[in-house]
This record gives sequence, C-alpha cells and structure tokens, in this order.
Amino acid sequence: MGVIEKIKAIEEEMARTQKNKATEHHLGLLKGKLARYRQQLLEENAASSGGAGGSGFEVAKSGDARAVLIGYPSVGKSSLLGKITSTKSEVAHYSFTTLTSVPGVLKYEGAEIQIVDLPGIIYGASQGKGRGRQVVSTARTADLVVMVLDATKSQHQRESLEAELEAVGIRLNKEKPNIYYKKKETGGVKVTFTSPPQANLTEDTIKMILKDYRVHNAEVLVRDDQCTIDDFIDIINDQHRNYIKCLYVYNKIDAVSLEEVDKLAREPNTVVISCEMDLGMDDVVEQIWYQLNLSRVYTKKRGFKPSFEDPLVVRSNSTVGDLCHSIHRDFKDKFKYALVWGSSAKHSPQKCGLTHKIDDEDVITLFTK
Ligand SMILES: Nc1nc2c(ncn2[C@@H]2O[C@H](COP(=O)(O)OP(=O)(O)OP(=O)(O)O)[C@@H](O)[C@H]2O)c(=O)[nH]1
Repeated sequence: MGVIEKIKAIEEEMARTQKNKATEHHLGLLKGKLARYRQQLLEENAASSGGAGGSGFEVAKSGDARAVLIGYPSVGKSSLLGKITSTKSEVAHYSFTTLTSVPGVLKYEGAEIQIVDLPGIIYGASQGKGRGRQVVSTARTADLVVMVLDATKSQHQRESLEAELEAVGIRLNKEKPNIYYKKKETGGVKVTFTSPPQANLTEDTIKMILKDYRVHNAEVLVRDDQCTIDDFIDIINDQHRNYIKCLYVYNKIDAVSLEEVDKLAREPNTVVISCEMDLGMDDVVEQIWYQLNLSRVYTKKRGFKPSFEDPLVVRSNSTVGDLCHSIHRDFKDKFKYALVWGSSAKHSPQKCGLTHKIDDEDVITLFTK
C-alpha cells in the first residue's frame, strides 16, 4: 500500500470510529500515524520535485517581516496587494491570474513588510498535489498569514483552507504546546504531568503513540493540564510544525448585507474590506502591523536629538543584542554598552547590556569599544 492509500485508510477509519471515552486511545494512535504518513508524503514529494526551491516562485525574504496572502482564486488577493503595497500586480477579470507569487512591499510606521501573494491554488496540498505543496512551503516562512476570503461565499472556504494548512503542520493563532519532550538512549519512557491532566492526553496514550513512533526511551513533561493528544503529536513532529499568526480578511463586503458584514467583523482576528470601494484599507494595514507585533527603535547619536524618521524595526521581545545583530552581524563584538530611554528603561536613560529587552518606540544610543 502506498502512502496516499495508507492516509486514506486511516482517514476512513477515523471517520467510522465514534468519538467517546472508550475510543479516545485508539483515535489518538490513528492521529499519530496520520501525522507520520502525511509527513512522509510531503517529504517524498519534495524529493521527487527537486525540493521546495525549484518551483520558480520562491521569493527571497526581504524587509523587516513577511506576510503571505492565502486564499482561493478570485477572492481579491491581487487587488488587495495592489492597494496596500508599492508593487502593482496585474488584475485580470478571470480566475487563476496569479500563477507566480508577486512580492510587494508595505511601508508602515517605518517598517518594510514584504507581502507575498501566493498562487490561489492550495487545495490538495496535504496530498502533495501540484503547486499546493509549494504554496505551503512558502507559507511556512511567513511571520503572518493573511487569509483572504470572499464575503459573498460560504464559510466553507475558510474551513477548507484551515484544514489544508492544519494537515501540513501549519498551526494558526496557536501557541506551541507546553510540553517538554526529549528522546533518550536508555531508561524507558518517563512521563510526568505537572498537574492532573484535564483533556484527553494520558500517560498511556503518550506511551502508546511513542511506541508506534518506535521511541522506547524518552522524557516527557506535560506542563499544561489542557494539553490534548493532538498537541502531543505536534510536539513529537516539532520540526515539521509552524505556529503562525493569522489575520482573516473578508473582501467584497460591498456585495453583502450590512448584517452579514457586522457578523463577520465581530469575529476574532478579522477585518472586513472592499477593495473595489476602497473600504477598510487602513484597518487591514493597521491590523497587519499589529499582528506582526514589531517594535520600532529610534537610534540617537551622542549629543544629538534622536532621529524619529527612520526607526530600526525588530521583532517584539528582541534584546539590545538582537538589535546589534540587525545592524550588522559583527556589531555585537564591538558593543560596549547602550543607553536606553523609553518604557523598557527603569530610569532614563538606563545603561544596559546585550540582554536588555527593548520595547516599541525606545530610544537607544549604542557605545562601541
Ligand atoms: N464586488 C467586489 N469585487 C471585487 C472586490 N475586490 C476584487 N473584486 C473582483 O474580484 C475579481 C478577482 O480579483 P483579483 O484581485 O484578481 O483576485 P485574486 O484573488 O488575486 O485572484 P487570482 O489571481 O485568481 O488568485 C476581480 O474581478 C475583481 O474586480 C471587491 O471588493 N468587491
């Protein structure tokens, strides 16, 4: 039996199996197997097509962060890209116009955000079909997924895209499960829960799944009592999982009723727009910036006023060391200390080392040896 048939057989068995306490254990094992075969399939496809890079639409990462637009054909991705970035892409009045991804740059609050419009064909990616797989491999590199949806279509579009991404290991708006897992040479499988489990993940299930993965010695520490079997499977497949934020953008609100717009707009991580009527464009840009969670740092030369025009942009939770690295990879070696003004400083200015965490809109003077 080939991998595709194995996947199909497991999916069918899972659909046949009723979900209850008695079957939870068995379903867990099936989910573990499914994750393993899906991974195998993605690897096989990558190998047979010469790797993810050979597809002709891989784009070099540039700028301070990257957002990818994902959505079905004709939902308005190219129109949106044209509205919010400085690169114009052709909009044709028929489906499948975006055959190669067109990167655009969104300039906002001093940051340069690369926005990549991925080909609209994503369906079947988890089965390794066609360009879907390549779309997914580019999506993995994103700091933010912008899922563009057609407000006039049913919620099915969103659910099927989410399921596709889920099947290839992309987790949207989810934190990595709080489970410590390490393979060992000897000692058997040791499982510890910091507090009694509240969800379906039990010591027995963990042991059974690990046995199926041929792991006979390991240490597992479950630090969150809400962790599920799916979470544990994600942890053992950790190299193939990406936890990415997602912004849901409903376009074409000009074509639906006000009640419907109102309902959509109330969903979490959601913006409603109309590219045609130029509605919600500021909101979508603001939300992209907000979701990316970037920090602006203004540098100040000794004896001069800080320059507020051209901030350095770093990810939130960055340190002075990360900032130095973003200036130049050898800069850290020359670093002596930094003076920091702003909300991260205990007093103004605070003398700091490389490990100091910076906040959005801090002002920093760097001193070198
Ligand atoms: N009513 C309405 N139509 C829109 C809106 N935005 C885009 N369209 C129309 O939707 C169609 C598709 O727009 P595109 O921007 O090419 O969509 P796309 O998602 O890039 O499509 P592919 O390139 O096929 O992936 C075009 O005919 C647009 O005129 C909108 O806000 N309202």
